[in-house]
Amino acid sequence: MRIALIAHDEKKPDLIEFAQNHEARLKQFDLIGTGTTGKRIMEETDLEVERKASGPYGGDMMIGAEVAEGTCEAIIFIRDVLTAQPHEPDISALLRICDVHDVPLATNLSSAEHVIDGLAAEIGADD
Ligand SMILES: O=C(CO)COP(=O)(O)O
Repeated sequence: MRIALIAHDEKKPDLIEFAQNHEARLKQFDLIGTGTTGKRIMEETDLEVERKASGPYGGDMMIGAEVAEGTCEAIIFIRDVLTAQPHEPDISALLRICDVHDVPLATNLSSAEHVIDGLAAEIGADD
């Protein structure tokens, strides 16, 4: 199963901590991510992440394209909703395409915990 990890700059430490806490389980998924998020996760964990472009340069849209094609089956996207993002239309498009295709999408850490629990149970991945 292929899942995407994305975080805005202010939230990257939270997503990295999440990835460290769930490293054993996340290893059992095919991981993709936006450019800087993917780079940081690979630097700070033993996880491999297929990096798309950075968010402001189209990374959200590249992941959205995978959702539309059916190759990305869940997204954990820890958003910073207190900071204006130059690529807000791309972010909205990504959230929308997840709803169009009924793809699980966690946009905060509490829901990310539930999504990873559900996905891990689905594929029988242990912590
Ligand atoms: O901006 C982002 C998502 O909208 C994240 O992009 P980066 O991971 O490249 O910082």
